[in-house]
Order: sequence, then structure tokens, then C-alpha cells
Amino acid sequence: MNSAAKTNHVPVPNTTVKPNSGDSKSIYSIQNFSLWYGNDQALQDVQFDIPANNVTAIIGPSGCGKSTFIKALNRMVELVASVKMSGSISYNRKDIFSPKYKVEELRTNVGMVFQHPNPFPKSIYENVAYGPKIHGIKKKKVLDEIVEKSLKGAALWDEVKDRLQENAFGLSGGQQQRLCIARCLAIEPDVILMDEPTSALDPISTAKIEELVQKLKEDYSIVIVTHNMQQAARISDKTAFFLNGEVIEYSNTDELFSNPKDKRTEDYITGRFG
Ligand SMILES: Nc1ncnc2c1ncn2[C@@H]1O[C@H](COP(=O)(O)OP(=O)(O)OP(=O)(O)O)[C@@H](O)[C@H]1O
Repeated sequence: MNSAAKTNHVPVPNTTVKPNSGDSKSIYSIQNFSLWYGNDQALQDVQFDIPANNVTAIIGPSGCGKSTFIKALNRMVELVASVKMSGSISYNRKDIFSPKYKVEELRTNVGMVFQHPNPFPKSIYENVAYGPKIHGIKKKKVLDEIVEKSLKGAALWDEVKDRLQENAFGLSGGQQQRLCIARCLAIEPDVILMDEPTSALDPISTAKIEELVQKLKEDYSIVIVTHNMQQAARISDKTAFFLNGEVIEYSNTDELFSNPKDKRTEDYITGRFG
């Protein structure tokens, strides 16, 4: 780990966390991962595996560390100067914080979609072609194919195929979010991280994104932060419940919602707090 790890940190084993059931290959393995912003601890001994070609939901009340955790998975969290970490996160069995690991390689494999759609102030076409161009693809025919494939993958092609040169800001919020997903698909990642991707959207746009997430998991591993427990229950295979920076419970989604093992999980999913 290239960031200075705290030395005065005493790991507290979290006995309620279940290891991965082993029914699917793990894409990420998180071991005793802790994180501080300055002196304030935001994550404590997070430990679980994230399976490939599954949707993994991260739930928990405001401020429990969900965004911090998801931003650690692509090392975006390092952009905050005061961050210190200990423990490890492996992606495809390689420690992502090893000095040998190139962050560019990680970001090519791990795409991210944010809470608020954030298209570039460019045409719909250019938004999707941007990443491949950065990666050196110049031929128009190849770029055209990537743009079409990515927009189809994000279930947006039919709505925009006749207006590809129009500015992306002319799209609705839900369409902009699917454009951001298409932009992500264009660089052919393995993993898509989604940080509350539907919280700024209306119910119909939300339903479209949820349907899309279900389809995307055939080809991608998805980690989604959501405040919405119904959404987690509807679309995810695994759920991790975070509280005060700790993973209180991690298991198959149907199990976690129907038969929570920890009283705090039960209280949260039944709306007693949060
Ligand atoms: N850049 C930062 N600098 C300092 N502290 C931060 C920073 N980002 C987050 N924190 C703190 O870390 C803790 C976890 O925040 P985080 O945003 O990860 O929680 P969250 O569960 O995603 O919250 P929400 O659901 O409200 O988005 C909070 O106490 C927050 O104040």
C-alpha cells in the first residue's frame, strides 16, 4: 500500500461478516481495509469479496462510508490529500495499492457512474468516443462502431441514433445517466461502480437504469451504492450493510433482507433508523 498506513490502529475482527459463498469467481477481495480522512476514521476493517458478474449493493445510513468505500475500489479516494489507509484491496488478485500497480490500468478496467449525470459539454457521439480516442483509437469507422455498440449496451441507441451530433445537455436526466453508462462501456471495463446512480432521477428513468443494470451484469461486475433498500432488494445479488464505517453484514441479498443475522441490519432494513 503506497499510502502511509496508521500504526496505532488495532483491527477489530468483525465476526458477523460472511465470507464469499464461493459460488462465483471474486473480482475484488477486500482484507481488513481501514481508511482515515486526517484523524477521522471513515472505514474500519472492511472485509469481503465481490463476486464477478453479480450486482453487489452497498447500503447503509448517510455518512457510514459507502461512497468512500466505492471510491477506494478505483483509487479515486486517493485524490483527497489527507487520506490514509491500511489493509488491502485486490482486484483480480493484484493489490491495487501496490507501487507496481498502475492506476491508469485500474481505471481502464473499472468504470464509474456518479450520482448526478455528468456528461461532457460535447455531442452525444463525442461523449462516448472520448475514452476510446484517449486510448488511441482514431479510425472513424471503428469509433462509429464503438459508439453504436456502447449506446446499444446502455439502452439509449434507439432514442439518440438520429441526433448523435447534438449536445448531450439536450438529453433528459435519465438519458444523460444512460449516456454516462455508455461512456463507461466504451472503454470496455470489467467492473462498473455506481454511486447512487438513480437518486437524481424520476421513477421511470430509475426503472430503466435498474433494468439496464440487470442486463449489464451478464457482461460486467457491478457495485452499486444505494440509499434505496427496495432498489437493493430488487436488483442486487449480494448486499453489504455498512454502519459507522464497518460492514455489519454481507450476504446474499434475499437472505440479508429476509433473514438478517444482526439486530442492527434488521433495525436498518425495517426503517428503525437511517
Ligand atoms: N473528502 C473528505 N474529507 C473529509 N472527510 C470526508 C470526506 N469525504 C467523506 N468524509 C467523511 O467520511 C465519512 C463517510 O462519508 P461517505 O461520503 O463515504 O459516506 P456515505 O455513506 O457515502 O454518505 P451519504 O450516503 O450521505 O453519501 C463521513 O463522516 C464524511 O464526513
